[in-house]
Order: sequence, then structure tokens, then C-alpha cells
Amino acid sequence: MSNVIIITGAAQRLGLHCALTLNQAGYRVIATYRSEKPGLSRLRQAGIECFQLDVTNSVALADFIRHIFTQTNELRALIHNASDWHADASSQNNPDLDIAADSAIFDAMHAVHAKAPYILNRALAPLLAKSALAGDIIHLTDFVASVGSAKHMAYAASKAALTNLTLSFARALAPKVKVNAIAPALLMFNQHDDDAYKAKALNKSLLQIEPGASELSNTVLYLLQSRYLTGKIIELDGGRALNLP
Ligand SMILES: NC(=O)C1=CN([C@@H]2O[C@H](COP(=O)(O)OP(=O)(O)OC[C@H]3O[C@@H](n4cnc5c(N)ncnc54)[C@H](OP(=O)(O)O)[C@@H]3O)[C@@H](O)[C@H]2O)C=CC1
Ligand SMILES: Nc1nc2c(c(=O)[nH]1)N=C([C@H](O)[C@@H](O)CO)CN2
Repeated sequence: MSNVIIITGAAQRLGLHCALTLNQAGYRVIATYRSEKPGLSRLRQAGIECFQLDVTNSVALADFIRHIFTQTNELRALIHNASDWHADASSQNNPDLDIAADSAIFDAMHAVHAKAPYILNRALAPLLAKSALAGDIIHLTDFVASVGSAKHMAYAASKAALTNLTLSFARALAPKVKVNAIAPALLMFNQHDDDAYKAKALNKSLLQIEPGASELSNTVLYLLQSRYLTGKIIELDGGRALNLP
């Protein structure tokens, strides 16, 4: 039975915690990372294979796919965590609209959040289908995929694309592969977030907490043990959608 799980963007924060949690749960984790980060030493100390990969580089992606086929003939799960959280360019409402900047951000957001999962899912689906238990694909989307974002339009649109890919791949790969998305709102602040930002962000949800990385890792473990969830968007948002005026 396969216990190999791939997680992308696992050098820090939520992905790092999830990779370590899966390793401790007995899975053989293959963690991809874009740039060298302090967290990688923790992964390596745990015996986790760390593979340098910019998922927006098609040549590197093809090399990674070939590498996976040499490492295993089955996959238990593929977790698309890699992400860049770019705000839109400041050129909006500006007569000198910087189309180049808008184009670059739009392309970058869709490359990492939609194109890479599309390519990896299609290439690795045969290995996921061989898993004795149903294989799992998990997409990390975002609450804003369902409501939009005034300042992160390209980011939100790309996460909405990933949300829709969840539905398509669930239909295409059933019954041997389950495909679900986890749509967090605030799980973990960034180091640069100041107190005013944190207070405003906490206020957006009903539960008004920053739950931390374990909230995601526990949800991943739940999806892996489920036998009857596919095509679902698990909203980890503290009731934010109900926090209405
Ligand atoms: N933190 C939160 O509260 C929330 C998180 N999410 C989602 O959860 C997931 C994890 O969030 P979080 O841990 O905060 O994310 P981070 O932004 O802290 O980390 C994302 C990781 O993805 C990597 N990455 C970015 N672009 C690429 C690429 N082109 N190829 C390979 N790797 C790449 C980054 O590498 P590098 O270090 O080189 O930049 C980084 O290590 C993301 O998908 C995010 O959108 C959604 C809502 C809320
Ligand atoms: N790749 C990332 N995506 C997101 C992040 C992040 O740090 N990296 N953070 C958020 C925020 O938590 C936001 O939801 C509220 O501050 C969203 N996406």
C-alpha cells in the first residue's frame, strides 16, 4: 500500500507544519520548496525528501514528474500548498495604467495556483489511482475565492480557478481518487503584520482567533482518513462568511 505524499511549497509555515505532521503520522513525505529556508533543516532532520522546485517552471515541473515516477509506482496523496500572496499592482485608477505589471501579477498568480496543480494532477493521477486506499488530491484555496478581494484580485481569481479545478478533477478521477479543497481564511499571520492589521483581521470572523498551522494539518489528516468526501471545499474560516453587519 502506498504511503507516499507530495506537498508543494513546504519550506515554511503551513506547508512545513503539514509535512512534519504527515511524517510523524508515518507517511513518506516528498516536500517541494522554491527557495532555501530555515525550515528545510527540520524537514531534512526528520528524513523528509526535499526537492527544489519552482512549480511555475514547466521544464522543472517535467523533471519533477519524471523523478516521482522513478521513486514510486503509487502515490497516496498530492497536496498543492505552494502559493504567492501578491497584491494587485498599484496602477489601478491610474491613467498610466501599468499593463505590464498587471499582466505579470495575473500570470504569476495563475501559474502557481492553477496551472501547476492542473499539470501535476493530470501527470500524477495514474500513480494516485493505484493507491490501495483511494488516492487524495488536496488543493489549498482561500476564502476570498468565494467573495473576491478588492486588493488581491488576481490572487483571488487564481484561487477561484483552483476551486473549480477541484470540481473537475473530482468528477474526472472518481472513484479511485478523491479531490477536495481546503479554503482557509486567516490561519496564520505573517511576521510583518502589525497590531492594527491583526485586530482588523481577527474581527472579520465570528470566532476571532488565529488558529495556527495545526488547523490545516488536522484537516488534511481528516481528509486522508475520509472514505466519502470528494469535490468538497472545506472552509476553515472561523465563521467569517456569517459575520454579517
Ligand atoms: N496563512 C494563512 O492564513 C492563509 C493561507 N492560505 C493558503 O494556505 C497555503 C499556505 O499558506 P502559508 O503557509 O501562509 O503560505 P506562505 O506564503 O507562507 O508559503 C507559501 C510557500 O509556497 C512557496 N511558493 C511560492 N511560489 C512558489 C512557486 N512558484 N513554486 C514553488 N513554491 C512556491 C513559497 O516559497 P518561497 O519561500 O520561495 O517564497 C512558500 O514557501 C497557501 O496556499 C495560502 O494561499 C489561504 C488563506 C489564509
Ligand atoms: N501564500 C499565502 N497566501 C495567503 C497568506 C499568506 O501568508 N501566504 N495569508 C493570507 C492571510 O491570512 C489573509 O487570509 C488574512 O490576513 C491569505 N493568503
